[in-house]
Amino acid sequence: MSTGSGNFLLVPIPEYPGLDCVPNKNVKIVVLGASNVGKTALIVRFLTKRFIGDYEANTGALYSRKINLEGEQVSLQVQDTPCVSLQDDAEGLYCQEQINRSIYWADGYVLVFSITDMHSYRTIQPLYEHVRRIHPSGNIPIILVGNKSDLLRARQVPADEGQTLAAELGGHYFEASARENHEGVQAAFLHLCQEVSRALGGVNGEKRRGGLHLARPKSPNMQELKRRFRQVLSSRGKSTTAV
Ligand SMILES: Nc1nc2c(ncn2[C@@H]2O[C@H](COP(=O)(O)OP(=O)(O)OP(=O)(O)O)[C@@H](O)[C@H]2O)c(=O)[nH]1
Repeated sequence: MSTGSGNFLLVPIPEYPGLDCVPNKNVKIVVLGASNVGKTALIVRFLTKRFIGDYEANTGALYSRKINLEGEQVSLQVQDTPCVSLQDDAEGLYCQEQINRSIYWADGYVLVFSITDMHSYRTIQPLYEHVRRIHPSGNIPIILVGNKSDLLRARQVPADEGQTLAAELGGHYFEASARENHEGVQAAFLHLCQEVSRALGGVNGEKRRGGLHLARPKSPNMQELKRRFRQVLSSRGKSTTAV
């Protein structure tokens, strides 16, 4: 097994060079799931439109891109992770510390199982609960991806089970094939990016409202108070003159 983020031997995905210059929004997503479900394949498909049969078992590469979302340029970071697995009692998860850090860091979550592997599907609920423990409050943008949809004959997880689980977790369900279809993978990732982007604030969202370029509007109430004060003073002056 190789180490570090340079472990991705077959499809090097260069970092986007000018990323530091992208000002307003930074969308951070992490891809999580059991072993061999196609986490790396999905990321590579999304970022390069390519599928390459075999990948180094990864220890957590981080990829950066600039993408256009609803007409707005945002910087996207995608964190690949080592696999998680169920504990013997099937209640908890074996989850490396590195994965916990990624969960803490991210704003959006791609939970992946393989439709040909019921065991990988069963890790999803405990995995989601694990994410919830790390982010106990607020909305968690997630999507659930049933990968390997090209292997229909080997299907172990019916599509409606995926849909039901996604609804329970408050996310959308996508069936995808990293091997055969770029569009499905792209639709799934972009959906999540949009969810995260909205959660971070739209084009006129938090970061821009707080930006340096906007002049702080004067309070209309203060203006009104000053105007009335001047009015009162001048009318007093007039009445004094009249007397
Ligand atoms: N048929 C088919 N095979 C796929 C698909 N996606 C990935 N694979 C294959 O499944 C295997 C595992 O893919 P990876 O992307 O390494 O899976 P992973 O979840 O990152 O695996 P770990 O590194 O063990 O966590 C590889 O042999 C891939 O070629 C798919 O959509 N269809």
